[in-house]
Amino acid sequence: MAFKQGIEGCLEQGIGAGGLSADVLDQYLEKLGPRMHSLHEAYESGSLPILRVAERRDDIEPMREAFGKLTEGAKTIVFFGTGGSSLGGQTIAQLGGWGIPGDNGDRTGPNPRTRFYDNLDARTLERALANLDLETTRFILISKSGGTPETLVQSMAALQAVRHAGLEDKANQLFLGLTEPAQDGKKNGLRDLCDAFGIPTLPHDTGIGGRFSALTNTGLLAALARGIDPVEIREGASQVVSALMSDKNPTDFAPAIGAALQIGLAKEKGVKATVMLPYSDRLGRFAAWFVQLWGESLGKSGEGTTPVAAQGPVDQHSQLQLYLDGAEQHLITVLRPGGAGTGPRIAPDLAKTAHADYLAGKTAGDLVAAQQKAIPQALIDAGRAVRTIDIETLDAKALGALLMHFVLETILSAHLLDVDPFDQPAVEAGKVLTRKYLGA
Ligand SMILES: O=P(O)(O)OC[C@H]1O[C@H](O)[C@H](O)[C@@H](O)[C@@H]1O
Repeated sequence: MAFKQGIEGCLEQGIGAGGLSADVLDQYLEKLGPRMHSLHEAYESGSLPILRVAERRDDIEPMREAFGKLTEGAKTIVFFGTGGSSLGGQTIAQLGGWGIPGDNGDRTGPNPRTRFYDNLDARTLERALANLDLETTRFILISKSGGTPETLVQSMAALQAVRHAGLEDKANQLFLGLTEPAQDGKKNGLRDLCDAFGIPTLPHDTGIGGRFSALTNTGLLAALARGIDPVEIREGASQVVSALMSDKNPTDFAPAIGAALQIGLAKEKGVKATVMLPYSDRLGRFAAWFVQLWGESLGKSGEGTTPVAAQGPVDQHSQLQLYLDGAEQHLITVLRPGGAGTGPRIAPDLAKTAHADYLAGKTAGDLVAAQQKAIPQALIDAGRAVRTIDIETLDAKALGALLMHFVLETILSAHLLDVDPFDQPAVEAGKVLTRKYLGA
């Protein structure tokens, strides 16, 4: 496995009264037995496509082909889409340096820029469309339902901009859509829009909801945009599915242990928030992706815990005080990619001048690696719940495995809360009112 989960800091023996006793943890794990069994069955029968997505290869070539064609001569690739139609892509793109100032990933030579506009802001959209060179910009429009108004507004505004630039005839070369295939009796605005302009579309898997779709073409197009091999991401995810299928007991399966800890701590110890704290710029959006996955999948029927996206070490300087000394209601998951010995090495004379002798001859990675050890230990010393995930090498495989781990941890947690992880019924209320206020 690409990483190792450490749970000492969640147990009574590690942190005292704030942790779960071994017996209580076992009780929660036992409750997961039937769900593990049903997941095995769902894998065998193919009834839960998310369990089979990692081994799919048939969709890679069509995706590569559509992407290759789209991006010929492109200088900028714009992704429109929101929630699950963006966060998985952002997470994968960030592994390839997107969203990190000065990092172009491992790609060489001139590559198109990548931009994700997942938040609709009138001013941003107006300025972006005014400033983009529309001849060398390509737009990827992603919406599973094809009816999300933010994405429709972005898509229509971009089409209008292209029209005003006299490029309407080329719309089928400048745009690519990704949405559900046409289904009888189901309206899909994005699909109809694409069809009207002859814009090619890739199919969104109908059996995989947006927040679970990072490992489908929805997320993997972003891998192509950043020169990351989508197959490697899936290979990493496959390792977790293989573990699910070979581990008969929840006690041996890391996502089951994670779910038992999360929900056990919530129910028994009042842990109301779960904080994702990766020590890497390349995992910043992973934490944001996790927030949607956890929040929308579990926050229903009065259940769920609040997901928080954090990042190390920067948030040691903003959030850590709360976690170490505030209300005892957080579980901190520290993602540790290591990094000792990497990055700039500090000359001893400068360290001396800066009154930081302890940094003399050390690298930037040495400092961050020491922090990755120190903060979990400080949390343990304070009796606060902390889990560590040690990542051997932060690469496409490891990211694929992390994505699948947390998908399964979430699905298993839903079982412990007795909620359906795959719907988000409450979100509808806001959409209905929005339409009403627009006079619909
Ligand atoms: O992919 P789409 O259909 O455009 O949906 C995008 C997002 O919007 C919705 O409001 C849901 O709450 C999210 O779960 C979903 O990921």
